[in-house]
Amino acid sequence: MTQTLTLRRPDDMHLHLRDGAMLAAVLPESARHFARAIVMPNLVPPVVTGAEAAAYRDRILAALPEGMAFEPLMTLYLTEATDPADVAAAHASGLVKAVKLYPAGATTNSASGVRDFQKVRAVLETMAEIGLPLCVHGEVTDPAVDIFDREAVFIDRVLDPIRRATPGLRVVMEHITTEEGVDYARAGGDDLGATITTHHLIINRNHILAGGIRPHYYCLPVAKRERHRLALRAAATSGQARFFLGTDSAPHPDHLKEHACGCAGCFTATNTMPLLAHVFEEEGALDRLEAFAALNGAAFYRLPPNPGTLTLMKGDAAPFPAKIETGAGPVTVFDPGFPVHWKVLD
Ligand SMILES: NC(=O)N[C@@H](CC(=O)O)C(=O)O
Ligand SMILES: [Zn+2]
Ligand SMILES: [Zn+2]
Repeated sequence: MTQTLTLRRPDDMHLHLRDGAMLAAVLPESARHFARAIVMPNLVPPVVTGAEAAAYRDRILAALPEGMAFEPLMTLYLTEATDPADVAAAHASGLVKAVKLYPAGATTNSASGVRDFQKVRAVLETMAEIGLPLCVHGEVTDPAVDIFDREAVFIDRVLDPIRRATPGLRVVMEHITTEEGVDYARAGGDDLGATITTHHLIINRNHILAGGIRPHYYCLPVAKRERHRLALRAAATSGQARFFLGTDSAPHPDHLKEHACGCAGCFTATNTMPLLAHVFEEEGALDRLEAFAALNGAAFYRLPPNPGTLTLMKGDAAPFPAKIETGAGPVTVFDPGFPVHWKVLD
């Protein structure tokens, strides 16, 4: 039996497009299904200034294949030296939609991130005044804190104090992975949003470690216990405006994932929409997929929903490529470990 589902064209509110050969290879994978994406600034070196964001945006648009439409929503990488006036100008011109906070050392390419939060107070105050959202990688970097607790501890030690000290600051808790994250987001007001990835709706920590170590399931924040995955599923499928899709699709070439010290990141741009249809169907919430993937994120960023639509069809198992080729080496596409019967119609 076939079934179809049509929704507004979705947006990916947390995406790593990288640069150069990798950008050229992964951009079409997102542009095929998504109209817009919040593009992460953790390049090497990072995208810190408005001028750097403008140049990166031009490189993205230059890499877009003929005939494809895609709008990159640019972000700035917050450093202790970020100039509030530059941030305000980049926002006023319409170029920049968010500023990204990486605690120094928390994740891939975060060495230039923030160590001393006092040093970014002036930027945060400017952002609160102008309504520019702060996207937060919410993990503490204290080596004494267990990696599975780093998100929950970050909420108590860092996020909540920042929000209390900066009334009006709009915050997106990026890629939440815990029940504590879900609860904190739910309790916040309209100034608080939270992105949820595709893979955290599908895997728990056993998928990474049971029966052999699976580097392609390793990402940050690391997947947690099953009860956390279930809390994320409940949040994503709730339809609540607070929760929206940010795939965190984060390509790394296979030789750096399958490595003695493998990189963090799951590449999900290629098959996110079929996987989400599968998950939402399992949860009896197919009618809420549009809110999660196409409406709630746009509303948080004060953007109109996309005019176009995307249609998914359920039928025979629809395989997707195991890898995509890139000029930087092959990149493995996230494997959910079950057959997927949904596909996106062209
Ligand atoms: N999520 C990841 O595991 N990796 C991201 C960085 C990030 O979003 O933390 C990357 O850039 O590779
Ligand atoms: Zn992150
Ligand atoms: Zn990310």
